[in-house]
Amino acid sequence: MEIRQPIHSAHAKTLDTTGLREQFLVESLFRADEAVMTYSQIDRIIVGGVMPVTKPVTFSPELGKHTGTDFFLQRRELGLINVGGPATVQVDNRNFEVGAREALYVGQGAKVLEFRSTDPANPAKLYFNSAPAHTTYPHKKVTLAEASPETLGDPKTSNRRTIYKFLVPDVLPTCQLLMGMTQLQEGSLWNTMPCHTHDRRMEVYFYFDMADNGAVFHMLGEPTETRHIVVRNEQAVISPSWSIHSGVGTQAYTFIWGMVGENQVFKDMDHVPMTTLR
Ligand SMILES: O=C(O)C(=O)C[C@H](O)C(=O)CO
Ligand SMILES: [Zn+2]
Repeated sequence: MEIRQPIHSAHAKTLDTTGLREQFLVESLFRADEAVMTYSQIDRIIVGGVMPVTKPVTFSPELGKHTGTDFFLQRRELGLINVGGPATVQVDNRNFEVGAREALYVGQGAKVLEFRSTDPANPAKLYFNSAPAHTTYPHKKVTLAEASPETLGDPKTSNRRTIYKFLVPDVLPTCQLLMGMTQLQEGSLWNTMPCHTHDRRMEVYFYFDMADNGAVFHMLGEPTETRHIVVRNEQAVISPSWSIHSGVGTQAYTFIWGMVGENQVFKDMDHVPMTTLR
């Protein structure tokens, strides 16, 4: 498991391209038959991907050495969204069928976690976020139809997009984790512009649905000290609470956002006036 330390905004603004990428970009999330994880000490979120191809992938009890617990989810909750082919996810003695663009919430305390692809030729890609948890809420699959959708933006400003809120209080209870997926309409390129920060929550963006030669220029930094990172298909960016998180692509794309921190109020954002940005 790769560890990322927290970062102060004053340090971040001194970084060059390599430094920004080392601090904020998660370059690789899917490797065949493996669980790949990055542990950010910002609110202790774990960002990962599981891609079972030739055999099931299991979260072994040894993962607990990274969290100082007997097993991985002893004091954590986990949410995943499938961006690949259909999967079966075993959680203790239950099996959940998780299709493309469906989510699964796994509550604190689940000991057995095993992931299988239905078709090795079309493997599942299970992108997940996990956060410290204080109590157990029921495991639950959430379909796209159950996610609470909101369409925002305008083709005139190239930011028409639909936000599917999978793991939010209107859909199910979680301790702190919020997750959803934002899909840009064809011809729209901008996400989250006008932009915002939320000092009370950190966020992770995972970009996908992109051509191999496509790119998203992800904007980060304090509103008056913006920087960018060039993000490729199926890469993620860690966004500290003090940072904006916005992007513009070379074509339409989709991204998954996950948030943890002080509250679960999606609209709790500090909106940044366009004229403030530097
Ligand atoms: O398209 C958007 O706007 C978003 O998806 C915004 C994110 O969900 C977000 O930043 C929530 O705080
Ligand atoms: Zn945000």
